[in-house]
Amino acid sequence: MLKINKLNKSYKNRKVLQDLTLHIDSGEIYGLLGANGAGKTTTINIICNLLQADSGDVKINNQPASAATKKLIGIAPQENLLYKTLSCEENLKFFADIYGLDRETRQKQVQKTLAAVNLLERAKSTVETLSGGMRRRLNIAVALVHQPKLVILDEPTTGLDIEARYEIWELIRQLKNQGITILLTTHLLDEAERLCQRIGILKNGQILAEGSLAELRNLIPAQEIVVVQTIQEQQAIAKAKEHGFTHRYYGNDLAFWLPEPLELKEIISRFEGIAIDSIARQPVRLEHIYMEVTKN
Ligand SMILES: Nc1ncnc2c1ncn2[C@@H]1O[C@H](COP(=O)(O)OP(=O)(O)OP(=O)(O)O)[C@@H](O)[C@H]1O
Repeated sequence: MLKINKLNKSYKNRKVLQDLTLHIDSGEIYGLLGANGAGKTTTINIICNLLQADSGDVKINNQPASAATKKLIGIAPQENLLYKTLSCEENLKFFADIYGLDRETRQKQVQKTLAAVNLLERAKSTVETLSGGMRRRLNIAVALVHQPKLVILDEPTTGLDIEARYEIWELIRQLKNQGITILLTTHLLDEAERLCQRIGILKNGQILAEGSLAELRNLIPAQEIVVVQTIQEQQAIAKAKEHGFTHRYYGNDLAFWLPEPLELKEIISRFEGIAIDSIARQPVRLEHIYMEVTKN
């Protein structure tokens, strides 16, 4: 559905995208992860033909990105595009017009899209009277109203409370079930873990790692992560090293990678002689992989 090959982009002398290559299959949710400034928005703008790359190419449904492919794409940008004094329905009509939908299709699509984002009951409410979560759902509706094949959701849940987030996640799953291909950018690793079939980790305009969560897990030779609280951190690290446990700090948490599955009592026995306050076991998560891949 989307093929990006060796994309390069610089602003003045600053390279923002470096040979960026990524492919998204039809019907999948692809998560593009990256810190602020990694190049996510630049990539999106090139896909949407709003910005020209210096070199490389982008194909959507086998067609080079151009004015003609714009209709295949729906974008919900980070900042809501909505007109506050217009109602939900009026906002959608406005964007449906921009996409050139005829009157009959527009009417049908506005109602269908409002239903899809669960805002049918608020069709006549102005945007300024909606909650943050509702506004974000309407912003996604704008991306859907012209029935695109590829939907780009740029940080769709940033700043929302957990219930509003759950609603958006459910909406994204429904879109996938309808066969829509989704490119999702996010800083939220748990969001990517929950929703995405494949994930690309972007840093300085390059994809450093890509794959399903299971494939990405293979990048760390750990079966499990163990977070240890102790006042004898250096002694614990030395002791763990004797047993082949690699250590890492995740924030202030001292953690060890277990190279093989172990019973709790076996883990405890590896730290014999160290004053341990607590041991918490965790599966290997995207957070651990992300930190490893982006650390240099
Ligand atoms: N018009 C511009 N002129 C100069 N530099 C720019 C321009 N747009 C973006 N940049 C720079 O390009 C780099 C990538 O920016 P981009 O917005 O693509 O990152 P991002 O991954 O989307 O970040 P964020 O998560 O903060 O939105 C940043 O260093 C940014 O400062």
